[in-house]
Amino acid sequence: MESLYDHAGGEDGLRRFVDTFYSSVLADPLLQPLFGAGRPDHVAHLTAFTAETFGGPDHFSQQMGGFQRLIDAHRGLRIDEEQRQRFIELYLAAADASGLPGDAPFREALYSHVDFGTQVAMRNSHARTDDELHPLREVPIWNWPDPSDPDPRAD
Ligand code: HEM
Repeated sequence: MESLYDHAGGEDGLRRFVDTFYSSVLADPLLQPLFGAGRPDHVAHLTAFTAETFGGPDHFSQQMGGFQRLIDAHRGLRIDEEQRQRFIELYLAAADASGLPGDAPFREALYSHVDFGTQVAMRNSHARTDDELHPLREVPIWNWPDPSDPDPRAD
């Protein structure tokens, strides 16, 4: 079966999407204070993370510091639920604006991915000790929706 990565247009499709998303984040009054002026490597890192989670190359884990770097990036940010919801809203709007496929199975996978990911990031952003971190320690591989398996993560 085609991977979510290929369905999204591979590296080019995902980079276009993340570029659109990051511009909207940096222009958003609720999220911009967390991101400051922005970082030049954010688009490359978020593109690589998304590619890997959607079944593409594993450059994020192999060359960009992997999941530990993601934990470190969010720690101490103290993300609140309103900011989490705004992140999801801008993510889905960027999917429309950048022309990611609009079919229902793909959009369901995209939504479950960003809903789960923002919960992990929010929890890690409040962790005072390592014990309070979300237990996830590696990039999760996301599946197409399967009505017989409510967990979209690969086994
Ligand atoms: C809950 C909402 C979230 C907020 C407010 C948030 C905020 C941030 C901030 C402020 C940074 C560091 C600054 C920067 O790189 O520009 C960052 C880094 C990052 N975030 Fe998030 N984040 C959220 C959720 C997510 C999710 C769901 C993902 C993945 C699906 C993600 C992936 C990343 C990546 C890949 C980096 C770059 C780490 C690196 O430099 O290698 N974030 N995030």
